[in-house]
Amino acid sequence: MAGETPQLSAEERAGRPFPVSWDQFHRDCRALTWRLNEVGPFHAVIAITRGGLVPAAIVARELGVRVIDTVCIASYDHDKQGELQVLKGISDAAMKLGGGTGKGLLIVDDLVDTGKTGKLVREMLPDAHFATVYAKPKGRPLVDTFITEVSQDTWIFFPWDTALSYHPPLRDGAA
Ligand SMILES: O=P(O)(O)OC[C@H]1O[C@H](OP(=O)(O)OP(=O)(O)O)[C@H](O)[C@@H]1O
Ligand code: HPA
Ligand SMILES: [Mg+2]
Repeated sequence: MAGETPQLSAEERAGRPFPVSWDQFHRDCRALTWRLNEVGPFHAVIAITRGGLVPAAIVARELGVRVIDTVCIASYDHDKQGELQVLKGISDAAMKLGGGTGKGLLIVDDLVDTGKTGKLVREMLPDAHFATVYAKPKGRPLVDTFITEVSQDTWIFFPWDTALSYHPPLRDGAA
Protein backbone atom coordinates (compact mmCIF):
# COMPACT_ATOMS: atom_id res chain seq x y z
CA MET A 1 0.00 0.00 0.00
CA ALA A 2 1.22 3.55 -0.76
CA GLY A 3 3.06 5.18 2.13
CA GLU A 4 3.61 1.92 4.00
CA THR A 5 7.08 0.59 4.81
CA PRO A 6 7.86 -2.28 2.41
CA GLN A 7 7.90 -5.72 4.05
CA LEU A 8 11.34 -7.27 4.53
CA SER A 9 11.89 -10.83 3.37
CA ALA A 10 13.37 -13.46 5.75
CA GLU A 11 16.70 -13.19 3.91
CA GLU A 12 16.77 -9.41 4.41
CA ARG A 13 15.79 -9.77 8.07
CA ALA A 14 18.24 -12.62 8.60
CA GLY A 15 20.91 -9.89 8.51
CA ARG A 16 20.06 -9.87 12.20
CA PRO A 17 19.10 -13.41 13.07
CA PHE A 18 18.14 -14.03 16.69
CA PRO A 19 18.09 -17.78 17.28
CA VAL A 20 16.41 -18.86 20.51
CA SER A 21 17.06 -22.29 22.07
CA TRP A 22 14.43 -24.25 24.05
CA ASP A 23 16.41 -23.57 27.20
CA GLN A 24 16.56 -19.83 26.55
CA PHE A 25 12.88 -19.72 25.65
CA HIS A 26 11.91 -21.54 28.85
CA ARG A 27 14.01 -19.13 30.93
CA ASP A 28 12.50 -16.10 29.15
CA CYS A 29 8.98 -17.46 29.77
CA ARG A 30 9.77 -17.97 33.45
CA ALA A 31 11.10 -14.40 33.63
CA LEU A 32 7.82 -13.25 32.05
CA THR A 33 5.81 -15.05 34.73
CA TRP A 34 7.77 -13.30 37.49
CA ARG A 35 6.49 -10.01 36.09
CA LEU A 36 2.96 -11.28 35.45
CA ASN A 37 2.70 -12.60 38.99
CA GLU A 38 2.77 -8.97 40.17
CA VAL A 39 -0.15 -8.11 37.87
CA GLY A 40 -2.53 -11.10 38.26
CA PRO A 41 -4.34 -13.16 39.39
CA PHE A 42 -5.88 -14.13 36.06
CA HIS A 43 -9.05 -16.16 35.48
CA ALA A 44 -7.77 -17.66 32.22
CA VAL A 45 -4.96 -17.55 29.69
CA ILE A 46 -5.80 -16.87 26.04
CA ALA A 47 -3.10 -18.21 23.70
CA ILE A 48 -2.74 -16.66 20.25
CA THR A 49 -2.01 -19.70 18.09
CA ARG A 50 0.15 -21.14 17.15
CA GLY A 51 3.24 -19.35 18.50
CA GLY A 52 1.47 -18.37 21.72
CA LEU A 53 0.71 -21.98 22.67
CA VAL A 54 4.20 -22.74 23.97
CA PRO A 55 4.61 -19.68 26.22
CA ALA A 56 0.95 -19.98 27.30
CA ALA A 57 1.56 -23.51 28.63
CA ILE A 58 4.65 -22.40 30.58
CA VAL A 59 3.04 -19.22 31.93
CA ALA A 60 -0.18 -21.03 32.92
CA ARG A 61 1.84 -23.71 34.71
CA GLU A 62 3.84 -21.14 36.68
CA LEU A 63 0.82 -19.01 37.58
CA GLY A 64 -1.40 -21.98 38.44
CA VAL A 65 -4.02 -21.09 35.81
CA ARG A 66 -5.89 -24.12 34.49
CA VAL A 67 -8.34 -22.48 32.09
CA ILE A 68 -6.66 -21.96 28.73
CA ASP A 69 -8.41 -20.85 25.56
CA THR A 70 -7.14 -20.09 22.07
CA VAL A 71 -7.71 -17.43 19.47
CA CYS A 72 -6.53 -18.85 16.16
CA ILE A 73 -5.09 -16.30 13.75
CA ALA A 74 -3.13 -16.89 10.55
CA SER A 75 -1.22 -14.15 8.77
CA TYR A 76 2.41 -15.02 7.97
CA ASP A 77 3.29 -17.47 5.21
CA HIS A 78 6.74 -18.11 6.72
CA ASP A 79 8.11 -14.52 6.56
CA LYS A 80 5.46 -12.73 4.44
CA GLN A 81 2.52 -11.19 6.24
CA GLY A 82 -0.79 -11.31 4.41
CA GLU A 83 -4.36 -10.53 5.48
CA LEU A 84 -5.14 -11.58 9.03
CA GLN A 85 -7.62 -14.44 9.20
CA VAL A 86 -9.42 -15.32 12.42
CA LEU A 87 -9.86 -19.08 12.13
CA LYS A 88 -11.36 -19.45 15.62
CA GLY A 89 -12.51 -16.75 18.01
CA ILE A 90 -12.46 -16.69 21.81
CA SER A 91 -14.87 -19.20 23.39
CA ASP A 92 -18.09 -18.08 25.07
CA ALA A 93 -16.85 -19.60 28.36
CA ALA A 94 -13.66 -17.50 28.33
CA MET A 95 -15.58 -14.39 27.25
CA LYS A 96 -17.87 -14.88 30.24
CA LEU A 97 -14.90 -15.23 32.61
CA GLY A 98 -13.63 -11.89 31.31
CA GLY A 99 -17.01 -10.19 31.75
CA GLY A 100 -17.29 -9.64 27.99
CA THR A 101 -14.34 -7.21 27.84
CA GLY A 102 -11.47 -9.47 28.91
CA LYS A 103 -11.03 -8.11 32.44
CA GLY A 104 -8.85 -10.56 34.41
CA LEU A 105 -7.81 -12.47 31.28
CA LEU A 106 -4.22 -12.88 30.15
CA ILE A 107 -3.48 -12.91 26.40
CA VAL A 108 -0.15 -14.61 25.58
CA ASP A 109 1.84 -14.68 22.34
CA ASP A 110 5.45 -15.47 21.50
CA LEU A 111 6.13 -12.02 20.03
CA VAL A 112 4.77 -8.81 18.58
CA ASP A 113 6.30 -7.68 15.31
CA THR A 114 4.20 -5.14 13.37
CA GLY A 115 1.56 -5.41 16.11
CA LYS A 116 -1.24 -6.31 13.67
CA THR A 117 -2.07 -9.63 15.35
CA GLY A 118 -1.93 -8.13 18.84
CA LYS A 119 -4.12 -5.18 17.80
CA LEU A 120 -6.82 -7.49 16.47
CA VAL A 121 -6.91 -9.55 19.68
CA ARG A 122 -6.86 -6.44 21.86
CA GLU A 123 -9.95 -5.22 20.00
CA MET A 124 -11.69 -8.49 20.96
CA LEU A 125 -10.62 -8.17 24.64
CA PRO A 126 -9.93 -4.49 25.39
CA ASP A 127 -9.55 -4.97 29.17
CA ALA A 128 -7.31 -8.05 29.04
CA HIS A 129 -3.60 -7.99 29.92
CA PHE A 130 -1.42 -8.69 26.86
CA ALA A 131 1.96 -10.39 27.40
CA THR A 132 4.59 -11.53 24.91
CA VAL A 133 8.05 -12.95 25.39
CA TYR A 134 9.68 -10.79 22.70
CA ALA A 135 8.73 -7.42 21.21
CA LYS A 136 9.83 -5.39 18.20
CA PRO A 137 9.46 -1.59 18.33
CA LYS A 138 6.40 -1.33 16.06
CA GLY A 139 4.37 -3.74 18.16
CA ARG A 140 5.74 -2.82 21.55
CA PRO A 141 3.14 -0.11 22.43
CA LEU A 142 0.42 -2.78 22.23
CA VAL A 143 2.00 -5.04 24.84
CA ASP A 144 1.52 -4.64 28.58
CA THR A 145 4.35 -6.97 29.65
CA PHE A 146 7.26 -8.47 27.68
CA ILE A 147 10.80 -9.64 28.41
CA THR A 148 13.19 -8.85 25.55
CA GLU A 149 13.04 -6.17 22.86
CA VAL A 150 14.81 -6.78 19.54
CA SER A 151 15.21 -4.36 16.63
CA GLN A 152 12.59 -4.27 13.87
CA ASP A 153 15.02 -5.76 11.32
CA THR A 154 15.73 -8.78 13.53
CA TRP A 155 14.16 -12.15 12.71
CA ILE A 156 13.57 -14.35 15.73
CA PHE A 157 14.12 -18.05 15.05
CA PHE A 158 12.08 -20.10 17.53
CA PRO A 159 13.23 -23.56 18.63
CA TRP A 160 10.12 -25.26 17.17
CA ASP A 161 10.98 -23.80 13.72
CA THR A 162 14.67 -24.73 13.72
CA ALA A 163 17.04 -27.70 14.09
CA LEU A 164 20.71 -28.13 15.04
CA SER A 165 22.94 -28.30 11.97
CA TYR A 166 26.67 -28.31 11.15
CA HIS A 167 28.36 -24.91 11.07
CA PRO A 168 31.78 -24.69 9.35
CA PRO A 169 34.71 -23.08 11.26
CA LEU A 170 35.32 -19.37 10.71
CA ARG A 171 38.87 -19.82 9.37
CA ASP A 172 39.24 -21.33 5.88
CA GLY A 173 40.66 -24.85 5.95
CA ALA A 174 40.36 -25.11 9.75
CA ALA A 175 37.97 -28.07 9.56
O1 LIG B 1 2.88 -8.44 15.19
P1 LIG B 1 2.64 -9.18 13.92
O2 LIG B 1 3.36 -8.58 12.73
O3 LIG B 1 1.18 -9.39 13.64
O4 LIG B 1 3.33 -10.60 14.05
C1 LIG B 1 3.31 -11.38 15.22
C2 LIG B 1 2.58 -12.67 15.00
O5 LIG B 1 3.20 -13.39 13.92
C3 LIG B 1 3.50 -14.71 14.34
O6 LIG B 1 2.41 -15.56 14.14
P2 LIG B 1 2.05 -16.17 12.70
O7 LIG B 1 0.96 -15.33 12.07
O8 LIG B 1 3.30 -16.35 11.91
O9 LIG B 1 1.40 -17.57 13.01
P3 LIG B 1 1.92 -18.76 13.92
O10 LIG B 1 1.89 -18.25 15.34
O11 LIG B 1 0.91 -19.83 13.68
O12 LIG B 1 3.30 -19.12 13.48
C4 LIG B 1 3.73 -14.57 15.83
O13 LIG B 1 3.51 -15.82 16.49
C5 LIG B 1 2.70 -13.55 16.23
O14 LIG B 1 1.45 -14.14 16.52
O1 HPA C 1 10.69 -12.46 14.01
C1 HPA C 1 9.83 -13.36 13.82
N1 HPA C 1 10.14 -14.68 14.00
C2 HPA C 1 9.24 -15.68 13.83
N2 HPA C 1 7.96 -15.44 13.48
C3 HPA C 1 7.60 -14.16 13.27
N3 HPA C 1 6.39 -13.66 12.91
C4 HPA C 1 6.52 -12.34 12.83
N4 HPA C 1 7.78 -11.95 13.13
C5 HPA C 1 8.48 -13.09 13.43
MG1 LIG D 1 1.47 -16.29 16.02
